[in-house]
Amino acid sequence: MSKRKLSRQQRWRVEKIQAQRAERAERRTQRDDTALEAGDYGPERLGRVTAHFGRTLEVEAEDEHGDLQRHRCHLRANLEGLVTGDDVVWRTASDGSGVVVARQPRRSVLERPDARGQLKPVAANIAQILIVFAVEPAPHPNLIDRYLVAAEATGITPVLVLNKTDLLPDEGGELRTLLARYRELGYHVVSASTQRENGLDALHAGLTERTSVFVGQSGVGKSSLIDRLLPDRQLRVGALSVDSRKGTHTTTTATLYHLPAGGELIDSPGIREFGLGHLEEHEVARGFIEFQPYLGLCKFRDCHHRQEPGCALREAVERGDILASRFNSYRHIVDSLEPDRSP
Ligand SMILES: Nc1nc2c(ncn2[C@@H]2O[C@H](COP(=O)(O)OP(=O)(O)OP(=O)(O)O)[C@@H](O)[C@H]2O)c(=O)[nH]1
Ligand SMILES: [Zn+2]
Repeated sequence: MSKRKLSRQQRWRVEKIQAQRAERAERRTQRDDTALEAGDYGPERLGRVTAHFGRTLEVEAEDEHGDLQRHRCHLRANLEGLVTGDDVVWRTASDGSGVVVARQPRRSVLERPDARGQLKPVAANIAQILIVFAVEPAPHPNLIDRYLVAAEATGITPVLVLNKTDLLPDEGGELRTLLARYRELGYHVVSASTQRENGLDALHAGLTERTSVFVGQSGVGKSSLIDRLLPDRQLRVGALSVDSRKGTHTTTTATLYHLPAGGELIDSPGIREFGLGHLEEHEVARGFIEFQPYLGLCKFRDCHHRQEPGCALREAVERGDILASRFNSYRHIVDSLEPDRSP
């Protein structure tokens, strides 16, 4: 069935509501700016964005006792594009609310294409991307490489997490060989099981003192891992899903959580799907880290590493310096790229 057209009356009401909303936001901003100029706000403080709802942010900062408190904050008119994880400068009003006045430089940013294909930041200041895969559903080697390429393109350190090791046959088989290969390339590989008593110890140890995100294919156990790592989160998830029924988009925005043993986790459905978006051909080659020393050494500057004579990459494969399986995986990913549609 085609989408029902709004009557003129309904359209007028929608426009009126939108106009009123914009006006309220504008008035709020003006009030904030006037108050700032009049000095009605407290001194500048440092904080970190822990959640984001439209033009309202949740900002976390230490109080005078060194305890972390979260504050609802508005944005100054000239500040756009703040995301969860951003370090900000903000000021409090006497009612405990606040206004964010500046953003600190970012150490890293995770971006995703929006509906129109424009890259938009979704989270900032992340130290590591945990790529989760599992004994079941078994990972396709190309899939792990694809995630690694996407992670390398962000400059954020990827870590491979093999979950459901309780299902691993004693000898380990192909999966152990696969993991050994990634370790040799220099990647950090951690095993986990949400079904075992001490199944998350190694993972826990790698999460303290930094901010992480979990990504990975459906069914590998990301929710189960996060639920085990954050026992208190269940309540929050319930609260958020009530909001989502009312039509707000709270569940899709990234939220920052503190892990009981230290370290932070930023999570949202959008972040979990990271790595499955668009990649550029040059990003793919750079994302295979062992290829990097050879890039730029091919006879032809625009070498696509296919049939060209004097291809440094293919020569490295022939010498055995690059694994044929990784080179084939690279080929496979490049061949699957969407053609560039830009004019
Ligand atoms: N045997 C075993 N099963 C697990 C483990 N962790 C999770 N599972 C099971 O795997 C299934 C999928 O787990 P989820 O946590 O929903 O996976 P997910 O990655 O969040 O999946 P999406 O929400 O679809 O992205 C569930 O039936 C879990 O009970 C594990 O360590 N061992
Ligand atoms: Zn080449």
